[in-house]
Amino acid sequence: MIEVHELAKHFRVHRRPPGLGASLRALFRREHVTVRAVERVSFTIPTGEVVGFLGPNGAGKTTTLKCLTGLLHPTAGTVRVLGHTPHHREAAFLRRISLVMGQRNSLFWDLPAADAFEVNRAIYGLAEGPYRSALAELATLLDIEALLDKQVRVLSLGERMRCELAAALLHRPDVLFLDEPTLGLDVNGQAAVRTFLRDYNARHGATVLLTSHYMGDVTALARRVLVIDDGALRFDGDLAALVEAHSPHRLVRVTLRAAVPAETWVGLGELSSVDGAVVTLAVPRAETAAIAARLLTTLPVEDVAIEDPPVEDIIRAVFAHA
Ligand SMILES: Nc1ncnc2c1ncn2[C@@H]1O[C@H](COP(=O)(O)OP(=O)(O)OP(=O)(O)O)[C@@H](O)[C@H]1O
Repeated sequence: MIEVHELAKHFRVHRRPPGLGASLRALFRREHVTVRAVERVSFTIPTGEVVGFLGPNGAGKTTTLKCLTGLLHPTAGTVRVLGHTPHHREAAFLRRISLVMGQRNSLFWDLPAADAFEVNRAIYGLAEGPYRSALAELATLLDIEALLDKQVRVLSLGERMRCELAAALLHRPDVLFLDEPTLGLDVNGQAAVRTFLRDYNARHGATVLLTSHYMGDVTALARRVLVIDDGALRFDGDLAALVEAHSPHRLVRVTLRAAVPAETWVGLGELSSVDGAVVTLAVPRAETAAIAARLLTTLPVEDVAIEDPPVEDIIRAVFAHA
């Protein structure tokens, strides 16, 4: 159970004016500004629910996750996770949560993954039996058996991310915070992480709060989303309702084998981008299949992919309508 009430986090930062003279003067008279990263955010997540946490860059997602895991002390408001106050950082709390940040590396680079896991085992004081069974389960689910003896630094990004997830879950946390867990992964890597997270949630009933820029992650895993912008919570509810209401289009990305005249695209949707042989059309949601079929039968098409617009675009549409 996660309970957040009127959470605020402000940062006081030193303002550096442009120009050498102004910078020198600022050495003696420091000016500060307050960054309101999170402002009066409230929500509750019941045990076992998977919730997507969306918002544009700088919206306050990571700051919120840091407050929920106790890495930051809230400026105001209250946060309770599993009945604990996160910033007290009690051992009993830390043993039951995990924070995975896609852009951070928590494993020791020079160690083989198996040894890096042993470090986590020591940190969490896991007994041999539960550790072995958690490792065996995670190694199978994440398909990392063959990687365990390899040095972390030689792993590919996707392989390393799967090892990071294993390391973060060896102590079987009840609450999992994921900040961009599929960042930079290719399509297969993203799919592997999503499938794993879904299985893990189904097996252990873990509560999951997940941020991602890939709409696919969020649609695959979460029914409910929280949308934050400029530090404030703008939406808390059903993802499908949010997408339907604010993203009437899907993107059809066509890779051509040969050039086609520009007028080909007239009536097929809105031309969103042309990058060499790759053309992206924004088409009405309900007509996606029909238009993709028409493209395949009438044009020299090598490949067609259908996607939802990036989360950022949907979020922007949400705020354009607000
Ligand atoms: N330690 C800090 N000191 C000063 N300002 C900070 C600090 N951490 C975050 N901020 C500011 O707070 C705001 C929210 O940042 P945060 O990292 O939470 O956003 P985010 O939603 O996670 O963005 P992104 O999707 O780009 O990771 C930003 O304006 C950021 O510059």
